[in-house]
Amino acid sequence: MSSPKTVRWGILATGGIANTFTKDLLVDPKTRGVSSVKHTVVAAASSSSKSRAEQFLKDVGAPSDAKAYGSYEELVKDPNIDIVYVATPHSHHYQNARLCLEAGKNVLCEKAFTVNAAQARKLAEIAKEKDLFLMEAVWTRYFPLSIYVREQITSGRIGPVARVISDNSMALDPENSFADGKSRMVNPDLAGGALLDLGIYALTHVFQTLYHTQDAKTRQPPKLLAFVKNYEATGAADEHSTMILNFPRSKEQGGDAHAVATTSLRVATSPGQNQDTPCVRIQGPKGEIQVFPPSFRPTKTKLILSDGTVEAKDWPIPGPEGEGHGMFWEADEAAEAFVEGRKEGKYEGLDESILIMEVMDEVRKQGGLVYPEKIESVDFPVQL
Ligand SMILES: NC(=O)C1=CN([C@@H]2O[C@H](COP(=O)(O)OP(=O)(O)OC[C@H]3O[C@@H](n4cnc5c(N)ncnc54)[C@H](OP(=O)(O)O)[C@@H]3O)[C@@H](O)[C@H]2O)C=CC1
Ligand SMILES: O=C1OC[C@@H](O)[C@H](O)[C@H]1O
Repeated sequence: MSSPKTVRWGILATGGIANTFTKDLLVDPKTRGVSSVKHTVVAAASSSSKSRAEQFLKDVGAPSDAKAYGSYEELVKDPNIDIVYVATPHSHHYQNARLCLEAGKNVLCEKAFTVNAAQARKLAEIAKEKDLFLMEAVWTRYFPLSIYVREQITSGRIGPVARVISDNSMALDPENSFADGKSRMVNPDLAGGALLDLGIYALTHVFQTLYHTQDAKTRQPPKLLAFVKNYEATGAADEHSTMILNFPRSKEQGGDAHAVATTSLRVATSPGQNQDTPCVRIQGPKGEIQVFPPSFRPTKTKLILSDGTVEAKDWPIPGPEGEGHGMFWEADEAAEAFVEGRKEGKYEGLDESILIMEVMDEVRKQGGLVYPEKIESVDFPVQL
């Protein structure tokens, strides 16, 4: 067996998820049975100050020689970085990922990939031109639980999937939690609202079951009907969005399949501590697969077949002393792709990320959700 290749990460931004992701990166891959790659953190950058980046590196337990930068521009020039993880708000993904790509860096960019499909297409175009790896960090797709769900579908366990009902909603009490309107959850300038932050997961479960599982050569984009309720306090951010999708399929594939994807930051999928209501139901003529909340970090499934079979499974997140959060699986995939010379993630390629952005563009169009023009642009000046 060959020894694991070490992949060197740079972390762009030092907020909440950058901290969680970087701690996960530093969990020994052997604890989850991965022997092909190892991760190290060689640098982090904060747009606020170098000292913030220094503190971040201390907090996450990065190697003592990891470099701290006070600007993203300095980070992307560091020759020792193999992949940059972009962890800024949605509004900034395009400009930050573009900065990395223009500087010749491979990129793993947080969800939602960009503000709109035009920006996603442009990033994919630059990555292709420069022969770089680019992947949207939809971590849930890389969970062993998600691999299992997709395998149950492709092996025909429940028959051709006829319908998927998928919700990712959290009762966040926005007027109190985000009273000043500045939080990225509700701030239009940061592309706030439920759709891009939480709705992306409702759509992830729909797409990974009804689209990704189909033959890549023949699958068709879905038709969409959507409604949006905007959050009154800040306007151009949704408090909930509801989507009905029709996935065209041939008669041999079971004919058209339907999905309902819902998201809210006002009401919860499963109120209180109750996790007994499935957040995803994948239904076929021979039975259904249920996934239990939270939709973004699920750890329980139930397969219920019409013949009375019930298979309930737990999917604990590995890692010593409960350290693991589950973000390491997407990091492993990015690192393996880098080592193998692949340019996209294997469970969600760029075409699919772009298609999901197109669906969310259409949701906003039908629902009347218009973000500020300045964050919809593809013309951000890149200064290296
Ligand atoms: N996969 C997952 O489970 C999760 C993913 N996310 C995604 O991660 C991204 C970041 O979310 P999160 O970490 O919660 O956000 P935070 O607000 O905690 O952090 C965002 C960081 O981005 C940097 N930043 C750069 N420009 C701005 C700006 N104009 N306003 C605010 N921050 C800015 C800041 O870092 P600095 O000052 O160092 O430059 C800031 O700390 C989002 O895309 C979100 O959807 C979030 C939570 C969970
Ligand atoms: O990706 C996410 O998952 C967890 C949520 O709490 C968070 O708002 C979102 O960004």
